[in-house]
Amino acid sequence: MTSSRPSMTSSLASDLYRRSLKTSSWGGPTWEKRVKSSARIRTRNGFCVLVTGASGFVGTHVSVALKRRGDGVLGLDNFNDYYEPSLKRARQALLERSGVYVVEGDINDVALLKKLFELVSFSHVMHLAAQAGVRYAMQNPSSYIHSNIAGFVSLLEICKNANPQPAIVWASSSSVYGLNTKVPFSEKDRTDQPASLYAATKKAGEEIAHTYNHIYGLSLTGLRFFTVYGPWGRPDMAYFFFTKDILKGKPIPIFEGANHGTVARDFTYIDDIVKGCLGALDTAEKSTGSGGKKRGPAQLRVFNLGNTSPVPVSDLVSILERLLKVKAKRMVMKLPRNGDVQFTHANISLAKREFGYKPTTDLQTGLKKFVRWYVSYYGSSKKSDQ
Ligand SMILES: NC(=O)c1ccc[n+]([C@@H]2O[C@H](COP(=O)([O-])OP(=O)(O)OC[C@H]3O[C@@H](n4cnc5c(N)ncnc54)[C@H](O)[C@@H]3O)[C@@H](O)[C@H]2O)c1
Ligand SMILES: O=C(O)[C@H]1O[C@H](OP(=O)(O)OP(=O)(O)OC[C@H]2O[C@@H](n3ccc(=O)[nH]c3=O)[C@H](O)[C@@H]2O)[C@H](O)[C@@H](O)[C@H]1O
Repeated sequence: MTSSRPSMTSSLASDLYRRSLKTSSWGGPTWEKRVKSSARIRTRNGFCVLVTGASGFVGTHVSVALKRRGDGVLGLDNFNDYYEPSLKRARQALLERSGVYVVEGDINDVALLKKLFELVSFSHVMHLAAQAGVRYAMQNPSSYIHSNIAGFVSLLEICKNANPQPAIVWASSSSVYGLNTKVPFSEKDRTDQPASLYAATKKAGEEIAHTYNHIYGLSLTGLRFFTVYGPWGRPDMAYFFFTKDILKGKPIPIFEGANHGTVARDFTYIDDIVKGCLGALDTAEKSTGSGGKKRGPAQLRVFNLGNTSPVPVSDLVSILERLLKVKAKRMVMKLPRNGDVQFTHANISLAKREFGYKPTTDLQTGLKKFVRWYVSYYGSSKKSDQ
């Protein structure tokens, strides 16, 4: 059915990884009925959205928000085990309860994508499926090429041939700013010095988006999310595994820059990101082509979605200590050359102007909500196995 999370680097390992990504069976009248009924539109805005990566962290929150306001929503996810699949299944159960059906399959499965577009006339695609994580790219580079480059192209090929073509909003990343030192990061700043293969694939995605917009008239909006956190989050991210390890009494590695320089992130709460995603969808213009032919110029946009308030990682740990009422065993170490950058800070004026994006949750408030969820999900003694 899905992928494994191989910690291997050889090309043989990459081949095995690719073969392990074969998806589960799909099709049949019951399956088709579920697809169509999940995609049914209940409001007059006419939105019918295919959400890729729907059982992921951001995908779950965005899908629920879209469904809640009455849009037709269909999810797609390959449920790979980059991190604990049981968490993805739990999110899927939450989605089911909200009326969102998640098709199990890979964005590289062209036959599946064709079938979905035959069954449903999508007005929009919210493309969130990707291999995330900056550091894991050193362990399994091919997974980034598979999902973030090949998978994106496979999806765009289907969208370009669709009639009508959907408008596409997709997740880029703050990591495209790479070694850029000019802060806050503005969309006009240089993005040609990626520090990780993950960042390079997201940057490649932005260039690929340009091509499909230019040749085929696809409407494309890239969103550069800045370190998103919150309930139902990703166990591979620092705030999540710090929580687990602090509770376990395990030491946590805290990176610092050269000469004790601060390492900081513009941590952004999930509800703010969801509002940004909906704002981008609501202001996305229609694609101008059909059946693979461009009929006029189409919209091409990119926006930062951050919090505009960077916090040092050591302060994040202090907040967690207070919320968990446990002292962390801090292991301060030099920032390794592992894909991490030292600092991120978003300039969000473009998103504010275009769709009124205005983050409202500070790190203390957001982490309180995360910790409450974490304890209710795992208990304060049973920890995730990531
Ligand atoms: N969370 C963040 O801090 C952050 C920051 C910047 C950008 N992003 C981007 O936002 C998007 C969502 O991130 P997230 O944090 O929810 O990550 P996530 O890993 O929780 O979600 C991604 C989902 O996509 C699925 N997926 C991966 N490859 C797939 C494929 N080939 N076919 C079908 N499904 C596939 C995974 O199973 C997963 O459920 C990603 O594109 C990520 O790169 C996230
Ligand atoms: O905005 C993005 O575009 C990216 O956001 C996220 O990456 P990052 O900002 O790197 O988040 P995360 O790994 O949680 O590390 C947070 C902080 O903890 C520090 N960190 C990390 C690990 C550790 O052991 N010690 C440590 O100090 C580390 O140095 C960093 O300062 C997404 O994972 C990624 O998919 C990508 O999309």
